[in-house]
Amino acid sequence: MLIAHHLTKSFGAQTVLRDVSFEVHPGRMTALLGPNGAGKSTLLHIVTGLLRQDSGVVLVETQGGLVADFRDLIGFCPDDLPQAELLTGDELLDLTAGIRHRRRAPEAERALVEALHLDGAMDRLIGTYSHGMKRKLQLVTALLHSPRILILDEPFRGLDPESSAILKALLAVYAERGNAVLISTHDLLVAEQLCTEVLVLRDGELLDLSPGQESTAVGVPPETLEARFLRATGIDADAARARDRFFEGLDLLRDARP
Ligand SMILES: Nc1ncnc2c1ncn2[C@@H]1O[C@H](COP(=O)(O)OP(=O)(O)OP(=O)(O)O)[C@@H](O)[C@H]1O
Repeated sequence: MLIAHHLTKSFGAQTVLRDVSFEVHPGRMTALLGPNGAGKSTLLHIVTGLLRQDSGVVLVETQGGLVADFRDLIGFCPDDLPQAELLTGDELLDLTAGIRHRRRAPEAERALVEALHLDGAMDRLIGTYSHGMKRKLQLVTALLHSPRILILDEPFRGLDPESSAILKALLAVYAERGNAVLISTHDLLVAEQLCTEVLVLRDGELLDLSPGQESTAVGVPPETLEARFLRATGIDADAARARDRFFEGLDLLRDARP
């Protein structure tokens, strides 16, 4: 289990995370939702050790107890794709194994590469890959050290429906095998279908997404995740204000017509 405890982070005068605490459990998929700029990537970078928090701790609970150095236990797919455009896919796997001080595992690599339909592309330069192929290669490199916790920042962005379906199925299998999976996404349907836990960040704070009072009434269908998300984040009110302002702008333009 991954435990984030009272995390805060500021960039200069801007506070990006305010006292954020949560847990990510083995065998479950957790979605991290939130509007643009809410702090999702910052939070994932802190949790994966790429960025240092101002205060708070991140710990991983193992059978041997709580550990603070858990780099080997985490696999991370950041939002930005591999920049090693002048390496082949195979060379990137080589580099990743070297960084992790691991031997290559050709059989396992072949199985993953085939599952993601990347076979045939591994001796090509990454710079010639499509967006989806880069995403898939990123997933292979994140899995090579068999992490117990897999963290992905917007993994479905830019994937075609087939690739999304494959990735969803693979992530579900990974969680079912007792690993913890945490994904940030803007896709509420993905979060609802795929994840049993949902975290929502807004302005650096985790919001309470518990169902509304009405959804517990007998005979009333439960509130959708989208409805709860819009209510908790206040986005429905923001959208109504934006729409009114938009109409106002259109009316002013119409009145200004010669
Ligand atoms: N290195 C940085 N220096 C200064 N400000 C930063 C830095 N990284 C992020 N920020 C700011 O922190 C805030 C949160 O950014 P972050 O990328 O974590 O949001 P996000 O929820 O992932 O957004 P999106 O959904 O648009 O990807 C933003 O206002 C962003 O401008």
